[in-house]
Amino acid sequence: MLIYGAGGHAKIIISLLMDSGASVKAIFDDDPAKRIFEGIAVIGSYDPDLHMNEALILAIGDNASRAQLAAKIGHRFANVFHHSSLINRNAHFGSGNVILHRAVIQTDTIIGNHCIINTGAIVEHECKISDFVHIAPGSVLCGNVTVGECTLIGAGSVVVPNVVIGKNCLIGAGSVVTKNIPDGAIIRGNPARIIKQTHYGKKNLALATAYGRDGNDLHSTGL
Ligand SMILES: CC(=O)SCCNC(=O)CCNC(=O)[C@H](O)C(C)(C)COP(=O)(O)OP(=O)(O)OC[C@H]1O[C@@H](n2cnc3c(N)ncnc32)[C@H](O)[C@@H]1OP(=O)(O)O
Repeated sequence: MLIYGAGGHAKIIISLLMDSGASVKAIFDDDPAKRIFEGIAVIGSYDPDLHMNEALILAIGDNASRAQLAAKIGHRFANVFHHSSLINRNAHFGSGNVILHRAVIQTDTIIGNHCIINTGAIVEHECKISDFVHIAPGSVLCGNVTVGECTLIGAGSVVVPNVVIGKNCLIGAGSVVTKNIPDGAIIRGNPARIIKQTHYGKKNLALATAYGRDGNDLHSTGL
């Protein structure tokens, strides 16, 4: 397995892989100062010709960064599941997803590509989770919830049944989401209210990677 990223999220994925007996051949990271990470060689920026037969996982917590990088990767992507996760046999996955400790994914749920279903998160029946979504630790998505591309469901949040959350949204930690949420909204609270409406929801996914630029500082909002 190849890992892209050498931060906190990568640490969790590497320990998961090692605990399950998988070997990590190399780590890519764009920071030239990183040489060794978790005892494994960091070999610099992405090289499509290296270990071409290995699968790669984008081990980066930031959704927009994963979206930006995914388009540049030539390796095939793997799904990574912790052995304690409970995955219904009728759940469906794309590739590049990371399902962490004690996460639960229920029947007829569809998970796209490069999503993170973090520690102890519950995704109930018939949910539809688009690409590059992060369901943070301890969150609960009730039945038939839809989550759009690149949205973060903050830690410990609850989304009630049948709600549709747009793309590029940021759901604050501990939110209780009771109504549909438009693209690009930042919300928090119980019941959750919009605290900021960004313009990113109106742009395509590539432009969504501009998070953090032109004065719209999503990186400083607790991510
Ligand atoms: C493994 C992992 O770690 S996965 C991590 C996943 N990440 C998360 O779950 C974090 C999600 N992000 C958040 O919850 C953020 O706090 C946000 C986006 C809701 C708000 O960020 P900011 O706009 O930067 O808020 P800021 O920190 O400036 O706080 C502004 C006010 O909102 C309050 N506030 C911040 N976050 C929340 C929240 N989730 N719910 C309720 N109130 C909040 C602050 O206490 C502060 O209140 P005050 O004005 O009375 O002092």
